[in-house]
Amino acid sequence: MDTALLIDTIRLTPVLMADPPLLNTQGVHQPYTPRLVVEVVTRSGASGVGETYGDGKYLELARPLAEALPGRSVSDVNGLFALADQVCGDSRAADERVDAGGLRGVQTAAKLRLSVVSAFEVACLDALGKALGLPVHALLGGKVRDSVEYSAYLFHRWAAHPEGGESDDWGAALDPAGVVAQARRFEREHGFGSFKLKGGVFEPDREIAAVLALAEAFPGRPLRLDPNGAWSVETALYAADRLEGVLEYLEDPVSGTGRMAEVAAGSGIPLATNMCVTTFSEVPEAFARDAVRIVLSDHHYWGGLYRTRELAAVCRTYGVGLSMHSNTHLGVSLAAMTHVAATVPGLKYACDSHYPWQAEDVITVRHTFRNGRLAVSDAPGLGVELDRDRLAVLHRRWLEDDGSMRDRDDAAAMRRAEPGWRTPAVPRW
Ligand SMILES: O=C([O-])C(=O)C[C@H](O)[C@@H](O)C(=O)[O-]
Ligand SMILES: [Mg+2]
Repeated sequence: MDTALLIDTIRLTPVLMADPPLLNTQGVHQPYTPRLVVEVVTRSGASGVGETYGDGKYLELARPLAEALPGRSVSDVNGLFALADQVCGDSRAADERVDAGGLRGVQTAAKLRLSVVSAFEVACLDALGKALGLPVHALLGGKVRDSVEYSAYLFHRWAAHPEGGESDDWGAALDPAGVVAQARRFEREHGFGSFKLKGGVFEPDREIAAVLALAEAFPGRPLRLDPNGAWSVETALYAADRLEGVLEYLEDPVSGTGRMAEVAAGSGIPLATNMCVTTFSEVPEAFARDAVRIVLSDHHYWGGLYRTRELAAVCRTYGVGLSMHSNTHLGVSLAAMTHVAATVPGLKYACDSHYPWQAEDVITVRHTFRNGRLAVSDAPGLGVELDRDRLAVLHRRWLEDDGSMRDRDDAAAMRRAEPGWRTPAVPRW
């Protein structure tokens, strides 16, 4: 065995990264969001980095996995899954119900483990790529495109957090004109050609009006609306009727595969999801019932980059499209998404990314979108380098936090502005 590839050291660094006051159906983003940065270093000194969700329930699983890994090879990515099953145990958070945050789909023990494994998998591939002098996309079989298209991720938002947080110059966007102004700036600064609006925040007619305003401002451009499951079937069918021919797809208008299937059967608009299909076990029912036309993969939920390619093969087999979901993330995960997206044949929908909202990062050179696309790196590994000073700053923020930001809770953040706020029951409209 080549001992050079054996893992010598693992470092777990939880961080809090600044996040603007973006609104969704649960509430509003906290001023700071937790992420976990995972580093592996091999005996020969090759290092790799990965990233995943950083709430306590993920950290709790990452620690035993980190302890068990030294001595194993960074090339043994398949072995990570069995090892995680063996050492991580079931998180106390796993309850087989929808994630407490409500926006990440089911929260099973297996999915929580996979979300943790994904960061270790990416870190191992980064280190392996550096050791072999190969980019991560080559370890996945090779890129089939040189750049990956992303869409602008538009949010209704406040100008500032009610308490604390970093400031920015975006201002508020609380009506169709504000949404269009935001989209124009995204286009100007990053060249995005397609636009997704986060919905489920205001009454459906107000959000439909925002989409129609976008269609008028950007004729012919792909548009999406994502109410995160907040609507009833009736409301979704009404919106689908108003937006047929305007939307490229409607994302999670309702909660659950059954309701998605009803909406799909009653409207001509393709439905996409990152909520009712987030694990392989949810695929058969959703595909058999024609509930979704596009699956938005999040490589964290699905267990990493190889598993994302497996999902892509399943989707291809059933004629279902694949694109990528995003949550608040750093540049490490954006690099990982870009590598895997570069290897997936027939990726015809622009991927989501929150990255333009993230002013803070832990890599030395920020990613730059050109014409809404990211170039696929051919440098060894992921092609990013950790900025240790920035990592230390964001980690210090996590250490100094009183615990209120360490678990993302958009409803709790909303209560700072509206003390009586409760996570809305679904369907909300
Ligand atoms: O497409 C999605 O559903 C998301 O990106 C989920 C996120 O949590 C989003 O709603 C957000 O960041 O507020
Ligand atoms: Mg979504």
